[in-house]
This record gives sequence, structure tokens and C-alpha cells, in this order.
Amino acid sequence: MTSLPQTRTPYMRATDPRWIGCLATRALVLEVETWPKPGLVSHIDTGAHRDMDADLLRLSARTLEPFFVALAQAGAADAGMDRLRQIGLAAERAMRQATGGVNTHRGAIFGLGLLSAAAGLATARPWQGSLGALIAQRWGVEITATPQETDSHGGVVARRYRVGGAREEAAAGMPCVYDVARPALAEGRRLAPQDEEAARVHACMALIAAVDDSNLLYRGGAEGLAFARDAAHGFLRGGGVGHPRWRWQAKAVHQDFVARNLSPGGCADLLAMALFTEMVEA
Ligand SMILES: CC(C)(COP(=O)(O)OP(=O)(O)OC[C@H]1O[C@@H](n2cnc3c(N)ncnc32)[C@H](O)[C@@H]1O)[C@@H](O)C(=O)NCCC(=O)NCCS
Ligand SMILES: Nc1ncnc2c1ncn2[C@@H]1O[C@H](COP(=O)(O)OP(=O)(O)OP(=O)(O)O)[C@@H](O)[C@H]1O
Repeated sequence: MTSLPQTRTPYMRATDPRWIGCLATRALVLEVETWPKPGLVSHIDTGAHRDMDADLLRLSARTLEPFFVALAQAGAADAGMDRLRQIGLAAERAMRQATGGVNTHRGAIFGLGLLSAAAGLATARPWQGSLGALIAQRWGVEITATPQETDSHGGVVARRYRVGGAREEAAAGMPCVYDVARPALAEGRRLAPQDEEAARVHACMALIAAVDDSNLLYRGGAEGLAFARDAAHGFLRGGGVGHPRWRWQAKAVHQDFVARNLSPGGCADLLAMALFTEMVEA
């Protein structure tokens, strides 16, 4: 194990693992409390999902908090990927037990879990970069070296369409969080001041327009992904949340996704991750 200098970085807002875990859960709850998100579950409706609703996602988010705390502690102790994976798998089991077997947050456990671990590590090592860059530097090689699961939905899609999904995103330092979602949150706030939900919808649309989301590919194939991207681009080209009737336009996109049974679960995870990094990074 590498020995780390015990300097506290002024760069991090959250340095207590319990607070880091609390913010990870808070980010998941904020993501749920966002409407309209095309095809996704929110406090208003269940989108293109028949097996989950907002209450189940909130329960799942609360269930995961101690695991995010454990991941932050493991990160602070400079744990390797094997240890993080052990905690991540225990979190997946707890999620399925709490939800009666529903996959509410598998992708989110992975992405927010790694960000929580990086937030922990950043309290133990001098680090001025982003949490995503720290993931890439500390665990990127190990993430890439882990074999892709063959029977998961992401695994099926990875083989068929040659896309990297959640693992590639993490190993590369979460570019969609920092280059897509964070700037879109800022733009959303400029376009619709005083409306945080609008900023989250804007970022969700920007993510859908940019991400190779394995959930969209699994449910709708290449055609479904292309449809989703075009629809999100159309919303943004029309002014996004700067348009006076933005909520109706976003609702129409949402309804089109539901009609086609499309749901960008990876983009929902990335939105929660962007919100988490905003809360944790200075
Ligand atoms: C890598 C994971 C996500 C497995 O993913 P896989 O691609 O095999 O498929 P699966 O369909 O189960 O989940 C993929 C999920 O990732 C999310 N996602 C989809 N596309 C993307 C994308 N482009 N970018 C980011 N996330 C995405 C979605 O939520 C999707 O549901 C992960 O569950 C895993 O390996 N878990 C084991 C535990 C572990 O290693 N944990 C690490 C520490 S927390
Ligand atoms: N608000 C949300 N609504 C829907 N999915 C979400 C939401 N937030 C996050 N997700 C992510 O979406 C994934 C679940 O999507 P989905 O149910 O399409 O996947 P699946 O279980 O692989 O497939 P299916 O249910 O089609 O058999 C989870 O991994 C979760 O992390």
C-alpha cells in the first residue's frame, strides 16, 4: 500500500466520510426530484419504468448511504479496486434486498461510489484536480483491467455496439460529468435563474444528447439511441430551459421516450454525479 502524506487539501468542501456519504445520497434524491427527465422516474411519474417509482428510488438512496460512507473511508485509506469492488457488490446486494430485487441504482452505486472513494482519498493526499481525474489516476488502470460482465445488460450492449459504458466513463475520469453536465448546469442557471430544477433538466438533456447510454442501447438499439439524442438536441437548440414554455417542451420529449420505452438511466446517474461533485469540490 502506498503511504500518503496526511495533509488536508483546502480544495475539498467535504472531508468527513459521513458527510461525503450523506451528499452522495442527497445527489441521488435531487436527481429523482427532477421533472421532466425523458423516460426516467421522478416524483411526478414513473416514466418508462413499470417496476419502480420515486419512493423506491428514495428508499434505495437511503439504503446506499452507509456504503458511500464506507467507500469514502476506503478511499481515505488508499484502498485498491478489489476493496472498493467488495463494498460496491455489498451495496448492490443491499439495494436488491431493500427494493425486492429491482435494479434501482446499479450504475449509480458504481459512479457515485467511485466519486465517494475519490473524495475520501482527496482528504488524505494533496490533490488540486477534479475527483474524476483522481479516479482515473488512482483506479483507472484497475477499472479497465476488470473484465466486462458478459450477462449484464451493459455487457450485452458493449459486445453488440462496441461502447464502453460506465466503466470506460469512470476510467477516463468522468468526462461526461465535467465536460457535459457541469457546464450545462451552469448554463441552465444562467437561462433560468432561481430555478434549480430547470438547471437539472437542462443538464439531463445535454447528457442525453452526448452520452452513449447503455440503457438506451439495450432498450432501443442504435435507432433508440439516435432518436433520444436528436430529441435532446432539438430541446437544446430550441433554447433549452431559456424557452418560456420549456417545461411543456421537455414534457413532450419525456412522453415520446415513454411511448418508445426508452430510458437513459446512465444519464440519470451522471446527473447525480455532477450534482455530487458540485457539492463536494470547492
Ligand atoms: C460497471 C458496472 C456499472 C456494471 O456495468 P455493466 O456495463 O456490466 O452493466 P449494467 O447494465 O449492470 O449497468 C450499467 C449501468 O451503468 C449506467 N450507464 C450506462 N451507460 C453509461 C455511460 N455511458 N456512462 C456512465 N454510466 C452509464 C447505467 O445506470 C446502467 O444501468 C458495475 O455495476 C460493476 O462493475 N459493479 C461491480 C462492483 C464494483 O466494481 N464497484 C466499484 C466500486 S463502487
Ligand atoms: N430516475 C431514474 N429513473 C430510471 N433509472 C434510473 C434513474 N436514476 C438512475 N437510474 C439508473 O438506471 C438503471 C436502471 O435502468 P433500467 O431499469 O432500464 O435497467 P435494467 O435493470 O438494466 O433493465 P430493465 O429494467 O429494462 O430490464 C439503474 O442502474 C440506475 O442507476
